[in-house]
Amino acid sequence: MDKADIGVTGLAVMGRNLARNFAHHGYVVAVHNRTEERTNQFMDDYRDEGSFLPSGSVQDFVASLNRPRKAIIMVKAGGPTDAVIEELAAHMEPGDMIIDGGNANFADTRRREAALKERGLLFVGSGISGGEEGALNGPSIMPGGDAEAYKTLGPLLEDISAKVDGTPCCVHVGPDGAGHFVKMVHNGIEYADMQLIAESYDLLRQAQGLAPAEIADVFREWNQGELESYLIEITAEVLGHVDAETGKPFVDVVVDQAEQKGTGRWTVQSALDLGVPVTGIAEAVFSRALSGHPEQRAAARALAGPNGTAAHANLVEDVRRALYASKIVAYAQGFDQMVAASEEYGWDIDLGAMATIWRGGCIIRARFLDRIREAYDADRRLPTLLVDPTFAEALTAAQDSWRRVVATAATIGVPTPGFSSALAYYDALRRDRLPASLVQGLRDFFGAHTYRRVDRDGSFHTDWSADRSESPA
Ligand SMILES: NC(=O)C1=CN([C@@H]2O[C@H](COP(=O)(O)OP(=O)(O)OC[C@H]3O[C@@H](n4cnc5c(N)ncnc54)[C@H](OP(=O)(O)O)[C@@H]3O)[C@@H](O)[C@H]2O)C=CC1
Ligand SMILES: O=C(CO)[C@H](O)[C@H](O)COP(=O)(O)O
Repeated sequence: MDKADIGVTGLAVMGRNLARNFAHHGYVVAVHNRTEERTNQFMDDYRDEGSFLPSGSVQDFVASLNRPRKAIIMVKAGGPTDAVIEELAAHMEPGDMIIDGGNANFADTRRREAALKERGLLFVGSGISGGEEGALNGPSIMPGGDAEAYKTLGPLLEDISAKVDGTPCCVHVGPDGAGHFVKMVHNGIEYADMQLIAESYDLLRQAQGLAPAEIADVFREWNQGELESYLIEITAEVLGHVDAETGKPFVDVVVDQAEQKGTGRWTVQSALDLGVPVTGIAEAVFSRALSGHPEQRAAARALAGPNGTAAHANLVEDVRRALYASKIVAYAQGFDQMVAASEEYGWDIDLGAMATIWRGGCIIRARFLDRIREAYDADRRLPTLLVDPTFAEALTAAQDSWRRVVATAATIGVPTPGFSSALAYYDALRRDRLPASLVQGLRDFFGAHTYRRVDRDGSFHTDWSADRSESPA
């Protein structure tokens, strides 16, 4: 048989489905896994689906690839990825390509890209989203790295990616770590979106007294309108599911402690460094963290506060509108973070293109992303998505509902950090004057940190401990 067009090493959930996807598109695919049994199992299960070249060693795997070699790594992020890169690089030649499709930290990707460049190898850090089903039938792909590498690699990735209106959900994002950065923000938004969905469910159950199956129907209906998205669709599925063993709603037999692998946390860490307020993502990360402290929660259970239901007319429609408004805020913040990183690292990320490639294949795919794409098509330098006329109108329409939902939740003691922080962000952003002026005054008082004045240029300090005279700093 000919040599392979592309190779995949790491044949767990993502890698094996990606390899099959390439094969389904007519490519000859080299496959390898650290533990050879997994490669053998892969061949037993899928050999009839296409042309695969299995290898038991990294050396044979590399040797089975056509030049310039293209090897995709789909293994655990961190140390394992470094180990596999080192093994591959040892057998590769200048011009060959290593593609990391795992959820790597973008800082690692920048380091790896620079190191491999010195050895004449091209390194592509690529976000791949869509889980098991997406990897097999068409994921959203976010490749970064050298534009030259994309010329050779891009057509293959575009071929296997999801398509929306005939457009591939794959585009070259930018140099070095840009692809993994964008995937990280995608996951951060995924966290925020799921948190808002979870708060909506909680309110409908606690405040309105609806059963999970009834809430599933509400989500099914919501999925027909502006909230239409994969996450809303699968929320209806999960809420409607009944545990076969107990006959109880599935959500009632699952331990209420949300886990995380790290991409949401990385998003917030990066946002802190960049100075971008991604409050929706941060609240989602912290809500998962809070849920994971059962002893603290048990100790606090007897604390005072209402745990009641609410007489709230049209709560279901109010929650739908609050969810949409809060979702707009969460996405606006995520896009702001991409703008800041693009400037900081010189990536020149095309925001409209990011919205385009997230329309299909990935976990946050949604009708809504078409509107984001249109917003950036209309104005590439939009200061915030919130001021795009379509979104500004949606936020106006949601106003009263959004405020009623947050007020009701606070009154009856249902925590809605996502809804509340989104509304607070919205109100802060539109304020003429913020109390930050007082913060500046306090900083100058205790630490002579200086402040700027509204009426003239320069920095100033007031001599707080003496005659309170002001002098230029
Ligand atoms: N699962 C998902 O839905 C998604 C996952 N991702 C990312 O894709 C990547 C793959 O994910 P997934 O398929 O879930 O697999 P896992 O993250 O569970 O990783 C398992 C794979 O990593 C290999 N591996 C682990 N340690 C090493 C090592 N030191 N050297 C060589 N290989 C090693 C395993 O080999 P062995 O069989 O020998 O143990 C196995 O092939 C991850 O980075 C993940 O974050 C991205 C999007 C979605
Ligand atoms: O990358 C993904 C989808 O795009 C994964 O599903 C994501 O890593 C899940 O993250 P976590 O386990 O932290 O919730």
